[in-house]
Amino acid sequence: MDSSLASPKAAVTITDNKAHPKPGGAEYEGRAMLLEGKKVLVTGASTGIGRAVAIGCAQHGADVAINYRSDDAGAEEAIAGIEAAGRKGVAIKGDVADPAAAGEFVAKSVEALGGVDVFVNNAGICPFHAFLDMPVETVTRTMNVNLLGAYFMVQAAANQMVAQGNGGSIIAMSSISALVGGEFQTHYTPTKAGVLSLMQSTAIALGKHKIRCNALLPGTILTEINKDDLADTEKREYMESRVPLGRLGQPEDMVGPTVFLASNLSEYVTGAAMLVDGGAFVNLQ
Ligand SMILES: NC(=O)C1=CN([C@@H]2O[C@H](COP(=O)(O)OP(=O)(O)OC[C@H]3O[C@@H](n4cnc5c(N)ncnc54)[C@H](OP(=O)(O)O)[C@@H]3O)[C@@H](O)[C@H]2O)C=CC1
Ligand SMILES: C[C@H](O)[C@@H]1OC(=O)[C@H](O)[C@@H]1O
Repeated sequence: MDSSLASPKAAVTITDNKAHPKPGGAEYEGRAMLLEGKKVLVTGASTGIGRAVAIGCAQHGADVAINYRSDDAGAEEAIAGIEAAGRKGVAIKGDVADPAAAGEFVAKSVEALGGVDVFVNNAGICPFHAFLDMPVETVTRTMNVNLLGAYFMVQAAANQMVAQGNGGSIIAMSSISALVGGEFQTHYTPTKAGVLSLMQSTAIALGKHKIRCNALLPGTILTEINKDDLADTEKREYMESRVPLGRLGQPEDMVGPTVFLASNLSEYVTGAAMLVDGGAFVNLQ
């Protein structure tokens, strides 16, 4: 395959993660503003995929509210990125595992931005651990953050969209791990399958309100969540070798697929699942 097809900048090789262009660079100038005037909410956006998506949506014309749990400095950087794109940004701190945080995030976002058009459920954790001696607290925390947190956040956002009466787009960050297992992720992969299933059922429940619900299934994206796991060079090289496009993902790789599902370009897409994994899932032999 011609490596230039993998990125908006022809000179960038697909094997060089550092050289992968970020939204906002010169190579993005002149593109259509697909989210002009939209109000986007993103959970777990103080770093990683959430932060890249929040800034990327702003660069496509959206005002953005972010949720995060603890990283104040990271949240500030996210807001700075949103504002650098000339859009309004607001950060609202809260633990998605607390069902009360959902209503609070949506209400404060509406207060700041004036409504919700797009909701990205992204917050998640993956504390790697072996199965046989998995601590109960690790299982319950992972389920509470990744799955129940998603449930109540999506419900709160959907109620706001229904009240507004203009439809909307809900996007959940599921994972390739919704489809395949992981030895040290027995508590995590069921949550990602659950989030995918949640989007399928909410697509049905909310279709009558013109609210679309879709799942993104990232492969391995280099973030804090897997920094320690991939510090093992042998494992990292093995994971890279599984990817037909020749590299692991960067958080910015999730921006285009998110913007597409958030925008009117995907107005007849609901209940769908999109792998964003460089081809890793289909790479059997
Ligand atoms: N990276 C990858 O390879 C893949 C990631 N995913 C999914 O993408 C999503 C984002 O992952 P990624 O960017 O890698 O992770 P990071 O660890 O880089 O970032 C996680 C974000 O979620 C926030 N967060 C964590 N727990 C909570 C909580 N209880 N309440 C509110 N916010 C919280 C963190 O905020 P703070 O730091 O402020 O606490 C942080 O902003 C997750 O759902 C993950 O499962 C899916 C497939 C692959
Ligand atoms: C945290 C992992 O590296 C990451 O999370 C996922 O959902 C992917 O499948 C990767 O395993």
